[in-house]
Amino acid sequence: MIPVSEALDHLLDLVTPLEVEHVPLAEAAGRVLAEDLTANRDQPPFAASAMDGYAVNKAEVELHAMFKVIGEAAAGHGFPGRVGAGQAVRIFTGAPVPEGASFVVIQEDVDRKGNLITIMDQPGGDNIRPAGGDFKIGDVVAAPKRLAPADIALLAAMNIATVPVRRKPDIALMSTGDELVMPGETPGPDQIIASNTFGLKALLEEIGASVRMLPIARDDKPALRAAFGLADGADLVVTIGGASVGDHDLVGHVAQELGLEQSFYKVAMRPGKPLMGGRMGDAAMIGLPGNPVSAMVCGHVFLAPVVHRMLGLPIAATVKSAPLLEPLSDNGPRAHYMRAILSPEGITPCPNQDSALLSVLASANALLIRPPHDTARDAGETVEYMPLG
Ligand SMILES: Nc1nc2c(c(=O)[nH]1)N[C@H]1C(S)=C(S)[C@@H](COP(=O)(O)OP(=O)(O)OC[C@H]3O[C@@H](n4cnc5c(N)ncnc54)[C@H](O)[C@@H]3O)O[C@H]1N2
Ligand code: MOO
Repeated sequence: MIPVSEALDHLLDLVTPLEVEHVPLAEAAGRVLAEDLTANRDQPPFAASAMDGYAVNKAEVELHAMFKVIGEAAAGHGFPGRVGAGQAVRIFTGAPVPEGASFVVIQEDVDRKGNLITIMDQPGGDNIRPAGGDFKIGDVVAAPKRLAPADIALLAAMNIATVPVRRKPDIALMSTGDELVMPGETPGPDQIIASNTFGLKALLEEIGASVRMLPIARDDKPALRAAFGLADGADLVVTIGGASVGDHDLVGHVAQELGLEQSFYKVAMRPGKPLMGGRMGDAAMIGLPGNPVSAMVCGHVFLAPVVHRMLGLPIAATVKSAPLLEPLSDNGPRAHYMRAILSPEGITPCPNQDSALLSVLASANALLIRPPHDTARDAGETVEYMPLG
């Protein structure tokens, strides 16, 4: 058994950032920006009115001042002339502020009679957005960055129609086991429903991978060989189950027959001990334990950083700390990733830590991390955790 950090290093060594592809802006949300993008225009490109009102010279603005309205400036249609002394231009939000004007009096502060306006209330600010006030030529959106909706809007405003992003990692997910059927099918008396593939697909897609769910492989060598064949072309093949030491745990054997260069097998963690990793031809291979919570915890602890590496993102340390709300007895030789509830007051481990209990995992919002051989802890002591979701 190797420590978690060593296993993670091995897994990260199996992958590199994927190549860059160019996608239309409308398809770039959630993708990872691969190259810095630079604005080649100012926004706004001209001083623009922030309100509907009248554009005048700031020096002339005072209570009861009167102006003659000489024209109109609307968004998309500026006023071509110049605003002189005692003159105003009717202006609307988003319109270019005409030459000679340096202040927009909002229409609520004005009384208009024909072409004459009088300022009736003391105006506040100038209501002008300066040219380049949002961004200027040369401003950079720095890579790497997962593009959020606001980033997409910013890139659109910068007139960037095509975006360089990392290719999505192609991940083949394979559940193994005679006991498994797909959700919606009718299980036999000794069967259960495959859940891990669905949970892991959701987890991986949420962080930017493209996931292929392979058909469930039965617990025999021909079925497993056939399933590995279907994973052809994937960047990463993830198997679930069949990883332990039982007579029907054949994943490692078959993978090795097919050329797996195993970098490690078994990690000092709970749940997740029978984890394996290696390289199969051009693909990375990660064998997850079958217990549903083990597979999901390994998804958070190992698969997510591997996907981040393929997307060129920093491998962020998501470990935080919080006060413990209940005492804990000493820990064994494996790091324990305990399902836990984080609240504003602190963190409480869930009472039942059996690695088969998806209902407990679904009720948890954090994994409380206990190092190997951690001594007993009192309530109030600070412990580390990984947030979930
Ligand atoms: N003698 C020993 N037995 C076990 C050990 C050990 O060290 N010595 N390790 C235990 C630990 S820890 C784990 S974790 C499990 C992992 O076993 P496998 O990876 O071989 O998983 P399976 O035996 O195939 O399945 C375990 C469990 O999970 C269910 N399962 C499997 N795949 C799915 C799926 N896709 N969706 C839902 N549920 C799934 C399966 O039905 C079993 O109940 O081994 C311990 N044993
Ligand atoms: O490591 Mo197993 O994953 O403890 O249940």
